[in-house]
Amino acid sequence: MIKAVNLDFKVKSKYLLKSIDFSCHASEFVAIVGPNGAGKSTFLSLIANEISPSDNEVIFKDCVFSLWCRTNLAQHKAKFSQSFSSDIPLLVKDVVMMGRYPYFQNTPSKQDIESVEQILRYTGLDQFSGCEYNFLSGGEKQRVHIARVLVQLQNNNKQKLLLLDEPLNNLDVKHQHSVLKTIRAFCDKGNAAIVVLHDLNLASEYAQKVVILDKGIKICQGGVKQVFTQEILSKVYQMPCQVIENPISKNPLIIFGQ
Ligand SMILES: Nc1ncnc2c1ncn2[C@@H]1O[C@H](COP(=O)(O)OP(=O)(O)OP(=O)(O)O)[C@@H](O)[C@H]1O
Repeated sequence: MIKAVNLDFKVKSKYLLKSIDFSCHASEFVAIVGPNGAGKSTFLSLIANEISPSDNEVIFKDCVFSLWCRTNLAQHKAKFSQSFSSDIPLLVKDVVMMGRYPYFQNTPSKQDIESVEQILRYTGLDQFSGCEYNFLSGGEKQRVHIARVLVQLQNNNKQKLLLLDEPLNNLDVKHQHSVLKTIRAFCDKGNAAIVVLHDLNLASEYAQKVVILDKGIKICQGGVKQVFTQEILSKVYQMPCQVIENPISKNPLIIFGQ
């Protein structure tokens, strides 16, 4: 679905990302992990077409980004980034409606309004629909933006791509799992998600593929059992760790500081 070969990104003469090969296929949930400053957000911005690589191009659905029509592209891929504050007193349903901007000119259609109502119910946010966005808690705001990107991709297109940069910030345990299950359900319908995560144990439970970045370089990519090893993680995070088998899921369970 999305492919990049030998991708570089530099600012002035400094490489923030160097020689990254990456691919993500339909139905895959890919976690991007690595220490602070590794280049995860920069990488996500590159494959979201927010910034352009210094060399080579990202190919999304067999076509380079530069050849996509912007409105059409917005109906095939959506990116979640952190919540914002607004000087205008927007309601929650108005913020979620922003996800429908690629679908209407001036006035939302009946279908846009229904899509927003449906996604608010699906994400358990219907109780906040008429509330002022600025008064929500950090975690609630975060969930509103997840609803916004989901509603952006509510259409009949196949193989859609969701990009999420640290979507679990500010969320309690229940909502962390709820968001990850929602992303997984999205992928199970033949779509794909690329998600920057700091919690390696949650990545281990939900992702099919993991990419580890460090200092702008891809250290490894593969299934969770392949990449979540004591040797790789203790070196990348510069912390001693143990990797054991989660007794319930059988996936790697990582314990740092041991
Ligand atoms: N526009 C820029 N100009 C110069 N340096 C930048 C720019 N954007 C990012 N960087 C640097 O690139 C590096 C990678 O940043 P990035 O935000 O991608 O890291 P990250 O892995 O997402 O980190 P974190 O886990 O802390 O969010 C950092 O050292 C950052 O300071």
